[in-house]
Amino acid sequence: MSKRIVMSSDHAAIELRQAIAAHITAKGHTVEDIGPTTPESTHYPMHGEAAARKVADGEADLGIILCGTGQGIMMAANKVNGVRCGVCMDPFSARMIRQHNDANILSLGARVVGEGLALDIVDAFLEAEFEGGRHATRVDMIKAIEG
Ligand SMILES: O=C[C@H](O)[C@H](O)[C@H](O)COP(=O)(O)O
Repeated sequence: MSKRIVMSSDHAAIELRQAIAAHITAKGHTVEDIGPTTPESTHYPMHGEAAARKVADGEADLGIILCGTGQGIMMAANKVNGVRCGVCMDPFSARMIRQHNDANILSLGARVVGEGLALDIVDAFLEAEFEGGRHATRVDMIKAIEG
């Protein structure tokens, strides 16, 4: 099913972000790529927050964010209420964070995974759906922790 995907990164992941945007656009998804587009050093928290707010506000169904490791931008995104973001380095984890954790943002490390693996991870994330049931109970417990 076609989804609205917001994307952002820091300077470490511009090329991979753009490759992923092209890949998922070709698959029929609508991509809002909020940059940055120039290679100057920048700061991942603001880019993670910007994408996370669009997901939390319902402007996007899902997000894909990137930095060098995927870790810092994930930490920033997870500070936004309503966001559940995980770093994935393999397709299995990417599928499971949708099916079990109802993750709404995927984070990737452009200095960790190559383009081929990254595209497989993205496909797994976008093709999976939340299973609900016992997992909904647990996700509700995560939501209850939010301030
Ligand atoms: O979690 C942080 C990310 O991996 C950043 O992409 C990284 O810290 C940026 O490092 P640098 O400023 O040395 O390019």
